[in-house]
Amino acid sequence: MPHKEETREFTPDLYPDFPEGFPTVELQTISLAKLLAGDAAEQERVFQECKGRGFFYLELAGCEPGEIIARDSHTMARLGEEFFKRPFDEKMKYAWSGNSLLGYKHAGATVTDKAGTRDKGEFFNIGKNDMLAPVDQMSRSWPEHVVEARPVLQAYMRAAHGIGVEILGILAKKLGVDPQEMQRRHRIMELSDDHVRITRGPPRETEEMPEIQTPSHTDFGTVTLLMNWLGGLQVWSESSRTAIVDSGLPDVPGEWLWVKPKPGCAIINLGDAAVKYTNGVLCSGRHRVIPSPGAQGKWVRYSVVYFVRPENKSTMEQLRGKGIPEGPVEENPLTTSEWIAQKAYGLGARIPGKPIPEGL
Ligand SMILES: O=C(O)CCC(=O)C(=O)O
Ligand SMILES: [Fe+2]
Repeated sequence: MPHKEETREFTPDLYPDFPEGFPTVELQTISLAKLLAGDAAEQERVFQECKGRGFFYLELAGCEPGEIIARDSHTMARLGEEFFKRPFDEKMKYAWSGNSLLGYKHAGATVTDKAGTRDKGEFFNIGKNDMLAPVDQMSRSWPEHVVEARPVLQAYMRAAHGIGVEILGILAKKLGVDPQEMQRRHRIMELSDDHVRITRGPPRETEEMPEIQTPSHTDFGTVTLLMNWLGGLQVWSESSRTAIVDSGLPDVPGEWLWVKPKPGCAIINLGDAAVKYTNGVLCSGRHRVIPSPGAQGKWVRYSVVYFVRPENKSTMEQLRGKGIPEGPVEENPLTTSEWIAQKAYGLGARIPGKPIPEGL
């Protein structure tokens, strides 16, 4: 009997190129293999990009962690696909609850503007500590296919976390900060909000209307490693450097620029914790996701994100080093969990039914 063809949504071999004629951002391409080999010029480029826009391409070939990310990001997307195709009620058994970001976020869970327009993106967030813990010590239940995939998830999380910590170590050295201090805030086995997020966004509905899949935001954590295969990600042309609780909308004039996916590369961006740690020396770029323009927009869009976040119990006070302006000594610095809860509360204005503050 012929094998029944499975219908697949994640089909990167079939995607057309990103179309010409749209405003795109020029990001630098930095080689992970060179960074791991201690190449001083490449390390300097990382530093410059992180002080600048806070976004760059990371070329993955030629080293083991890079090759794990390049290869297994496809497996991650498939884990998401396998989940997203289930009936809504089934998916909602794994819905976000309480303060935890882990599990399923349905499309339309947030509002994207004052008129109350809902977002179009679905997320499935798989927690690092649950995947690294013994199977009987996970904090919540996970679909069977996710539990079965624990070995590949573990390898992916270790590779992505390791890349993030490598980048943070380079930045610490450049800033005259004790690299051990940066590492102490990011030990892999300690509890943190690190997770693999698989996102799914439906095709573009109209040519002119940008349906928002993920509204404008900056990431909360320290480093984000993103794999995507279709356009859709946009960065705000100007970035502010305030790690404040904000409404989630651009606070400096500018325009949205497309980020073209680059084969063989991850996209690295810094999050607000990196800004807070460095008193604004490093930059966390504002971004959002809408369907790609042109022919790419006809496809369902998947992305695979790994968020490196500080350990829950570590405190968020600024790091001290010759490259960081001295801020006031914080008497009772917030823990990461408290700080993230505060930021999430700011974005809580996006939850349907909650009043949207002025300015949003
Ligand atoms: O899907 C993408 O390209 C980016 C997703 C993102 O920014 C996020 O989940 O924080
Ligand atoms: Fe993001």
